[in-house]
Amino acid sequence: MDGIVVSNHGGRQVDGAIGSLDMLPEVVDCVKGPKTMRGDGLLVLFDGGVRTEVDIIKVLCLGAQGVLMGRPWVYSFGTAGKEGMEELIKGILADLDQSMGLL
Ligand SMILES: Cc1cc2nc3c(=O)[nH]c(=O)nc-3n(C[C@H](O)[C@H](O)[C@H](O)COP(=O)(O)O)c2cc1C
Repeated sequence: MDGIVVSNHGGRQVDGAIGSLDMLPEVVDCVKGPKTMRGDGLLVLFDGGVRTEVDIIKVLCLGAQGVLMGRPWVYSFGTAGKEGMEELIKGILADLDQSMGLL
């Protein structure tokens, strides 16, 4: 196994399920993370409710090496197609760059 995804599948199926973010630090502790993306350790990815660059930063600070997004790109694609998805990614990367600079 190369890695795991900490996910509650978007919280869409079981009301009251534990939030992915609430479990992340414990999972990272259990797998002895964090490791680097290129390292040989277990990669920890995260999803569930990631919407902004600040969400991404929080997830990385809590020990994941990367984030995944579900609904945002579906919404972007549904409203504006390929260009909408490109705008979403460009916007998040620009916001991430700015917020990392501010930090
Ligand atoms: C329309 C839709 C269908 C999904 N289907 C599945 C599925 O079949 N199996 C699964 O494990 N997760 C499924 N997911 C959950 C995603 O894999 C992912 O964990 C979730 O969307 C991430 O949260 P976010 O949408 O808040 O970014 C689905 C999500 C959406 C929006």
